[in-house]
Amino acid sequence: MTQTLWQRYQDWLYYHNGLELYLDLSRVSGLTQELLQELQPRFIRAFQDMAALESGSIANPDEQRMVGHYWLRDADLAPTPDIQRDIRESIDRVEQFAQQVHRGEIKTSHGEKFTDIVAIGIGGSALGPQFVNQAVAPAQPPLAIHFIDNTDPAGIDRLVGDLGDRLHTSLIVVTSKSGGTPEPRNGMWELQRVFRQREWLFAPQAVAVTMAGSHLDQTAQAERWLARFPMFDWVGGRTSELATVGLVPAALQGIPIRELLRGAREMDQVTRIADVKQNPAALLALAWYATGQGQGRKDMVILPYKDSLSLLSRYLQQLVMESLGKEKDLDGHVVNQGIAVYGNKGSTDQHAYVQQLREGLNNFFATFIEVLKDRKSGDWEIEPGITTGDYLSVFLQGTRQALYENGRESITITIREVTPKTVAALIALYERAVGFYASLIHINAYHQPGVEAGKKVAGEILQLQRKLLNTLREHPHGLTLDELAQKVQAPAEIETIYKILRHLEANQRGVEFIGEKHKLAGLMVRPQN
Ligand SMILES: O=P(O)(O)OC[C@H]1O[C@](O)(CO)[C@@H](O)[C@@H]1O
Repeated sequence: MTQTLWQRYQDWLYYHNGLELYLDLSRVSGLTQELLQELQPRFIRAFQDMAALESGSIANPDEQRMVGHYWLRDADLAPTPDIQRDIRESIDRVEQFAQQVHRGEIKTSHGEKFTDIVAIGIGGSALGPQFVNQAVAPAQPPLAIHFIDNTDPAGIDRLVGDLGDRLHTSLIVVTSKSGGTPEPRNGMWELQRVFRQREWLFAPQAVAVTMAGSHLDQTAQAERWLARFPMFDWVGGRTSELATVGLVPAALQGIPIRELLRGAREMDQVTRIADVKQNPAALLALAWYATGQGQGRKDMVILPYKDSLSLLSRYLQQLVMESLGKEKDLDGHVVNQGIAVYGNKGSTDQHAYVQQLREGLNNFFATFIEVLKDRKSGDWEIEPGITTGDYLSVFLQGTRQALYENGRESITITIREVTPKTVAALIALYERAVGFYASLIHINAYHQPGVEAGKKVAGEILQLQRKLLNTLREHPHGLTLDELAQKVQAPAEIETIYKILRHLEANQRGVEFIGEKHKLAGLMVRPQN
């Protein structure tokens, strides 16, 4: 290593003493003192925006909402006494509920202790809990967690099959901020059906985590579910890991939730400092800006060298891409912003796609996540002077160096150990970095208008499917695709119609093709007998 690189390492290394966290930006070549100078006015603005957000301004103008996830870990900062009280009460209630479940004071309606959790949710209502579960759940948790994070019947059947009778001692935690998202609702209906078939009671085992008054909340109230926990309007789904969304499953698994909150709070304190060099989140945002020239030209490849952190990239995918992937800036100009995120874990990925990273398209920057502590105890040398963990450590160093030598940029975040505190600090670091970066590029990080478009089309296709099934029933001898499209008054939708029918036919759902399936021109369809 040359002397200048060593100097650059020292110049661009941030260290957080309490959290024992290092942020090394030395291998981001585009990162210079000049760039920092140039962006200084934008950073001043970003710090002001963040201060305004934290004091309760409408930081999400498109949805006219406050953005308050930072208050969750320091209730004193919340803008009104009511909000402060709501936060404290929600945390106390989560903790008490989990303790009562663990002690067996809250039991199933048939008098048994709860053994498992089936957590139903999607997006922000799943990714944080999944990441934290994998990172820091105890080896023998008081309750083991399982997830339904999709509307895939085969996935649900598999889980139900695997659980067997343990489903009868599972808490079913349905999490949906809006309380109206179809995927978790379907998961809930699927499980309710299983309970009905087995003549078990669902409500005494069910827990809702949702906004007060939502459809889910009303259902839970009407059906007298075991418990309801509030999600606050001012917490976005992708920043809800330290809200009830993440705290309920964490506490039930025996993860110390106060430690999670403490880790996030400690990180929040330093990411409030209005000086880029003293603020790790501002530094991270600056590095992202430097790699992609503020236009997201480079993808973010997340490479944690620790199995327990392998879901970090999936978690960050939503946090970064749903926040930054925006068509328009805050003034309504088309900007098509975003940063693509992917990754799994090192050194595993070295045997998958690192080849392309080193030699192929130079359209990314890597983020190495390094954990200094190799294992809890019982280390041994596989070769004289060398452990398995040494291999992991040098593979990280080797890949970082090999990438740099070939003009590929990287960031390295180092923590001492994977603990509830450091994991929450990482979450808080990225939450804030996303907020700063959004200010730098002048976009709203807190809405997701693009997600709605696909949902709307899906709803229209379901409508069309209902129409098709009704129309087909009236034509037992069959129709061509064209005729059917005419009958449902959707000739322009013929491809969609064909795909609906193909799916129904594959599942023996009352539809039969006449003719050769691949010859679409003459293909006829009729109701199945
Ligand atoms: O918790 P909810 O309201 O079910 O939403 C789940 C996810 O759906 C989205 O609204 C859009 O995909 C995410 O932002 C959110 O995390």
